[in-house]
Amino acid sequence: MSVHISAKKGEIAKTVLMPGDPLRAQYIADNYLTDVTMVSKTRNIYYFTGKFKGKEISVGASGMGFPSIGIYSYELFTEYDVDTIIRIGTCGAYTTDLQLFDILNVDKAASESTYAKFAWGIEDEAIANQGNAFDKINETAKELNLATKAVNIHSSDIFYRKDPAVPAIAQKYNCPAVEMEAFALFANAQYLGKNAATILTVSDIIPTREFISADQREQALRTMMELSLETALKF
Ligand SMILES: O=P(O)(O)O[C@H]1O[C@H](CO)[C@@H](O)[C@H]1O
Ligand SMILES: O=c1cc[nH]c(=O)[nH]1
Repeated sequence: MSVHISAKKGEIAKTVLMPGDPLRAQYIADNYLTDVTMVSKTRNIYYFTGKFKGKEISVGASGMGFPSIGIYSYELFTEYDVDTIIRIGTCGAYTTDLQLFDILNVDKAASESTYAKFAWGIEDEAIANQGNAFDKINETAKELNLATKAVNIHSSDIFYRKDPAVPAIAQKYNCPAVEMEAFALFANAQYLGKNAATILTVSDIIPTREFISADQREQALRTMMELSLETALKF
């Protein structure tokens, strides 16, 4: 049991799939895993452990933003001996070069956030995915004949802002899309020497205000869920 996760030691697998939304974690547990146990529901941030094609995998939410994923990923890495976390999230595209439902495998997360600096003394504005999870995602996507794009993304503290221009840091690091957690996940993994990757589905095109509707969303995210589950078999 850690401060924010009530699972007992040994109840969480070495590989954790981590959506932002607890209901997305529940959807994966209900639709893809067998022999499933809910191992934590502290603060309604659900964690489940079960089997996918015979391999033990856990799935649990990060919540939204750096403070939240910072807490969950740190406790999973340090108190539950988790080796690999694959975040599976949604993102907004800054450009019409991306389309709704595109799947991105994140190379680096660039951020204005001071999270990495004040947590671990990491001064970099852009932090790379950690370990071999990124490569395994690319390999798995190829095997599944799935088109994915390897890109840098902007990890932001901000969802709503007054200035519609693409933020300077996103321009500096060629980030075609924005989300809110990968930078802190990669910082924690870098400091602790763990594996971390982020797969994102484009859910909004910011310049045109197109977005995936609530009823399309569940089906739309299935491809990313399946890619992460198949990748998890390789650890
Ligand atoms: O779909 P998730 O994983 O929550 O990710 C994105 O969605 C949330 C904002 O709506 C932020 O957490 C952002 O990073
Ligand atoms: O962080 C996010 C996630 C989805 N869509 C956005 O515009 N921003």
